[in-house]
Amino acid sequence: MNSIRVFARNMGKWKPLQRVGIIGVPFEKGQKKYGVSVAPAAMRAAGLIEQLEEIGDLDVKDYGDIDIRSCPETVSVDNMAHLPLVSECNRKLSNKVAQVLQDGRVAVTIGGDHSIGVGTVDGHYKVNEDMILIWVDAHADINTNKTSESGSVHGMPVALLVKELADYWPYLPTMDWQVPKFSIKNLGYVGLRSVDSYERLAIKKYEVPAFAMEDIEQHGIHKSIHHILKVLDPGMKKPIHVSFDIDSLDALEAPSTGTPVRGGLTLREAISLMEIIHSTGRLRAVDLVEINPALGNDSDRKRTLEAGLCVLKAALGFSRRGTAPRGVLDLPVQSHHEVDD
Ligand SMILES: NC(=[NH2+])NCCC[C@H](N)C(=O)O
Repeated sequence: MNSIRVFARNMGKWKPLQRVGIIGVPFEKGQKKYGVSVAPAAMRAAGLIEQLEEIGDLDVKDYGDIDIRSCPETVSVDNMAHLPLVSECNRKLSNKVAQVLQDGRVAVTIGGDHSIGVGTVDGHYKVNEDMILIWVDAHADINTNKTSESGSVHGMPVALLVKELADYWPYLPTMDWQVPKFSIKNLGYVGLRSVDSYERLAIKKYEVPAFAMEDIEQHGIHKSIHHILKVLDPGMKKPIHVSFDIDSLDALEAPSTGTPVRGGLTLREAISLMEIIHSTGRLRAVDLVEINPALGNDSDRKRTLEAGLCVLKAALGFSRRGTAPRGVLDLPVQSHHEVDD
C-alpha cells in the first residue's frame, strides 16, 4: 500500500500531510510550435512551488527537470515526427514518475506537450496497476500514425498507451521499453470539442465515457465528473491519474497554447473538477501540459500561467473556502435585504 498521507504535527494537532513531487518536462518535439518546453521554468518563475507550499499540510519536493538531451534521430517512422526523441524523453519520465510515487508522493508533472502523457501514465501504471485515467482535453489524443492528420505525437499518446489499440500500430523502433498494458476500459474524457473522425470511432467502439463540452453544458461539471468516476470505478477505491491539457480550458481563459479551441471549460469548471477529484483522496498523479508561454502577448501568458496554477492548486487541496473571511461563503442563499440586515 502506498502511504501518500502521513501524519504531521500541526499546531498541536495531528493533521494529514500530503506529500507531493514536482517533475518538469521541458519537451516540445511532440508538436511543431516553439515554446511549450519553456513552461516548467515559467511555472516555477510564476511561483509554482511557493504557492503549493502555501496551501498548508503539503510537503512539496521539486525533483527538477527531466534531462532532455537530443539523441541522434537515426530512425524515422512514417507520419510520426521525432519518435526517437519522444521515446527517450518518455522513458526517463516514466522512471521518474514511478520513483516519485514509490517515494510516497503525488506525482505532479509539468509539461511540455501532451506526448509526455505516455511517460507519466506508463510510470504510474508500473506502481498502481489498478489506476484510472481522466484525460481532460479539447482533443482526444487517440490517433495512430495511420489516422493522424498532423503527424504530431502529442495527438497520439492515448493510442500508444492502451493495450486494445496495440495491433493498430506498426513496429515502433526505440519504443521497446513501453509495452501498452493500460486498458482503455479505465479511461474517461472531459472537455472534448475537437475530435478527429477515427478518434470518434475508437471512442465509440470501446465505449469510453466521454464528456464533451455539450455534455458538460447539459449536465454540469459536478454531475459529469462524478458520473465518470463512478463508471470507471464503482467501488470508488482506485488510484486516479488526471492528465490535464490547458487547452481543455476555453481559449479566452488560457490563450497561450498551441492548439486552442474556443467553447471550452471555464476556469471555475476546471477548478471544480479538480476539487472533486481531490476530495476523493485518491489522486496519485496529475499532469499539466501544453502551456506555451511563447504564444500571445504578456497578458495572455500571465493569464494562462495563472490558470495552470489555479488548476494545480485545486487538485492539491487549495480551496477558497478556507481563505475567505469566515462565514461569507457559508451564507445560505438569501435576498440582498437579508444580507444587509
Ligand atoms: N494535446 C494536443 N494539444 N493535441 C492536439 C491534437 C490535434 C489533432 N487531433 C492531431 O492529432 O494532431
